[in-house]
Amino acid sequence: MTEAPTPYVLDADTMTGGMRPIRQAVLAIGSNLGGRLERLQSGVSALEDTPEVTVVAISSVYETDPVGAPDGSGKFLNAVVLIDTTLTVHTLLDRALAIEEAFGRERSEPGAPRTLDVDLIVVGDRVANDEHLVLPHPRAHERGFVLVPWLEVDPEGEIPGKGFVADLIADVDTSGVVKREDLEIIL
Ligand SMILES: Nc1ncnc2c1ncn2[C@@H]1O[C@H](COP(=O)(O)OP(=O)(O)OP(=O)(O)O)[C@@H](O)[C@H]1O
Ligand SMILES: Nc1nc2c(c(=O)[nH]1)N=C(CO)CN2
Repeated sequence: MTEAPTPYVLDADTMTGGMRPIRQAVLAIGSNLGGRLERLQSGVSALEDTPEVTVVAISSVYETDPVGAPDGSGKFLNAVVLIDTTLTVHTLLDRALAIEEAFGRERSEPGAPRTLDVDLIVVGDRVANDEHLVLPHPRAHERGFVLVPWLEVDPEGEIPGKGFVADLIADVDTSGVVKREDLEIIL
């Protein structure tokens, strides 16, 4: 008896000859606890140390009023990082969460202070909507602490379905987003 042939399923990687396509992703990082700049620096260094990730640009560091955080939360330091990556979106999320963990995230309730937060804002033109990942990030378009640093490093940035960063920013209160000229994240 002849055996049935093994099904051969074409997936995205097979169709690209086994090479995963490079995607450009926009990541937002923030910290409002402890050595805030050191946390952001450690996060970016850990991203760059990821073999499938190349850091393309890092924004200035912005000090920002907490948005939607409990009363008494301290100001955040925020920045946006542009990367090229061959990771799938869920693997990139896993990497972001692992970096948060590595730098000792201490969270008691949603919005509570955290040592390092790494959010995926957009990843190429990928759309996701499952229990682990929503892409584009569903609140990015209304957050000055994301849009201001993003515009700085990517003047043509766009949130698919929402619009260009340069246009979205006009409808957002950016008064609590202040560039810290004295601080810098380096590669
Ligand atoms: N685009 C995304 N980027 C990062 N995490 C996401 C994204 N979409 C969904 N998540 C999920 O959100 C979880 C983190 O939730 P958390 O309560 O820390 O949100 P937050 O960072 O405090 O708030 P916000 O989502 O408003 O930025 C992660 O475990 C992850 O599974
Ligand atoms: N200013 C500021 N506010 C926030 C931030 C943040 O990074 N910066 N992150 C939040 C949850 O991800 C909630 N609120």
